[in-house]
Amino acid sequence: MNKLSETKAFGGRQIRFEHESNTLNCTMQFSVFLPPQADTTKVPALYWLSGLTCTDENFSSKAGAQRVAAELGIALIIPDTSPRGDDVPDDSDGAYDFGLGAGFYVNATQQPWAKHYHMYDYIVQELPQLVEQALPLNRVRSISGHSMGGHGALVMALRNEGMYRCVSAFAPICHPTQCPWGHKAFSGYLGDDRSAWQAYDATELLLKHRTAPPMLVSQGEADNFLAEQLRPDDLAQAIAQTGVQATIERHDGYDHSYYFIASFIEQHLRFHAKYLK
Ligand SMILES: N[C@@H](CCC(=O)N[C@@H](CSC=O)C(=O)NCC(=O)O)C(=O)O
Repeated sequence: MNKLSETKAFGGRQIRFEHESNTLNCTMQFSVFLPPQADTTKVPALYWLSGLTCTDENFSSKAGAQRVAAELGIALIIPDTSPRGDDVPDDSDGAYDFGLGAGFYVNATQQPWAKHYHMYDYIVQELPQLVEQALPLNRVRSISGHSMGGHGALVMALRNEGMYRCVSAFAPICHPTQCPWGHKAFSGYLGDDRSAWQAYDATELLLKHRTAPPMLVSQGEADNFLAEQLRPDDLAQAIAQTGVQATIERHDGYDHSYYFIASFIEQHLRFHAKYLK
């Protein structure tokens, strides 16, 4: 992998890399924050999955996570949200909720998406292998994300027991098989057989597996996507039915933006730090 840029921040290093992805069949960029502790020892990593329309740079520049990550000695691994490049197909209408910037963290099985859109394998396999070989990381991991990325984080944690010490999410798409964003993405990437969709639905996975790593979900009450797309009550019901260790916090007045993430990222990082020790 090649380093594209490096900037000092809070005693640590904010770095952007580029690499050839065998999983996605394209060149990918991602960002990493290494806390100051990484200069002398291997550190744990929180993987952050961003939402629709984002690249790795939205979270790096808008969430304000670096100060507390530096204090806690946690590396931040921040991938892009879809494969990229001239060869990678996009939504034919250029819609923001499918195609480029909207990989939905699935392994596409339908054409023309299946050649590149394998974000699930990229996040669970290729990226950790790459960064853990090249960077001072101790292979202790957790995962978090926002909206589409919150859905991705919950799915990765629920499907890969033992891989992540804990999971958190901001305004995640909790029940994608039951909302318009999920219908569009899953029918496009996975086809019309709805049984294939279940493997990428946090609410359905929790009801099936009935186990989860420690989980924290934060949701703004003034989020314009709340009722139609996000459906946190469905996840809350599954949590109540299964009795897993999980908290869903509702915050009055907060919307879907990065101002919400910036307001609560410190709380999430401190939650992760408890389990990354
Ligand atoms: N119409 C909007 C919708 C895109 C949007 O709100 N994206 C969110 C994530 S939504 C769920 O995955 C986001 O994080 N945007 C980037 C940001 O920096 O705020 C639009 O096209 O902008």
